Amino acid sequence: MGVAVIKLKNPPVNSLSLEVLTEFVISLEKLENDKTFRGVIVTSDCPGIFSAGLDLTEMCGKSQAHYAEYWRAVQELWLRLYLSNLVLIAAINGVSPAGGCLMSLTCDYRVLADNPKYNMGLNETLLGIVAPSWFKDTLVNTVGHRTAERALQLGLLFPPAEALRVGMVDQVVPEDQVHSTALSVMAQWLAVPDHARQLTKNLMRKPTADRLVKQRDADIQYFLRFISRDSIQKSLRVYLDKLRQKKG
Ligand SMILES: CCCCC/C=C\CCCC/C=C/C(=O)SCCNC(=O)CCNC(=O)[C@H](O)C(C)(C)COP(=O)(O)OP(=O)(O)OC[C@H]1O[C@@H](n2cnc3c(N)ncnc32)[C@H](O)[C@@H]1OP(=O)(O)O
Repeated sequence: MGVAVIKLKNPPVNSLSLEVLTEFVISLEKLENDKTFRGVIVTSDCPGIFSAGLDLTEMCGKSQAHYAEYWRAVQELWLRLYLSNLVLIAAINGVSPAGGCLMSLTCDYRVLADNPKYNMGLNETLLGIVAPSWFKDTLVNTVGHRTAERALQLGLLFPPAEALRVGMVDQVVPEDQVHSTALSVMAQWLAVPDHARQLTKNLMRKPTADRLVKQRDADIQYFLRFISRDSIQKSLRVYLDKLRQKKG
């Protein structure tokens, strides 16, 4: 039925490095241009981890030019996924904080494995950083304003039952059924004529995407100013050190 699977593979935690973002956009573009494909299942090849989100090492101790290139790549992937003409289904087979969660929120449907460790949410505030307005918009469009407001301020990571309750995911299923469920949901979405579904998706999503498109460069400048602050760099270093020391 013309369904591709994109399996994220950047061990150990599928962080969204510049390289991963770039390759993801290229793969998606190829699938968009190949008319034999109508749908994509986005999943992970790293056991227990869907994606650890944006790669913190790309946002810490690097040059301004690097930050700008990185942020443009983050914007690009979000825009491509959010406005994709393909049916995108996230088969979430692991934990998905921050950018990992955002990536799944750009999909048309989310199936999450029922494992209490597989938390998801936009936890940026817990790192001492702030989810940009388009991250916030994506969450609001999924779970509504009040739930998003509380989740964003508190940096909440929702376990599966809670994620389902607030509407962050559409289905929670046993871990060994995530892929088969994604496939049967895909069949249902592909039964709808493409042109009607695509126009409807565009109608729903374009106003949100346009807000970023209209101010992409300003958004990059804002990111540069924010990420270059000493206090933010310090927060990120402390957070990364904590992650590294966990093992020791
Ligand atoms: C109003 C205007 C605002 C403007 C704002 C502008 C900008 C700021 C916005 C930026 C938005 C940010 C979005 C993000 O996505 S930030 C990333 C958030 N991610 C996380 O908080 C997850 C952190 N990771 C974990 O919690 C865990 O690693 C785990 C995913 C649960 C997996 O746990 P485990 O299997 O135990 O693995 P380890 O913790 O031992 O990690 C293995 C190695 O991987 C490194 N790691 C982990 N996460 C990341 C990451 N996101 N980026 C880079 N590296 C990561 C970890 O340090 C370990 O490294 P090591 O082997 O060298 O020790």
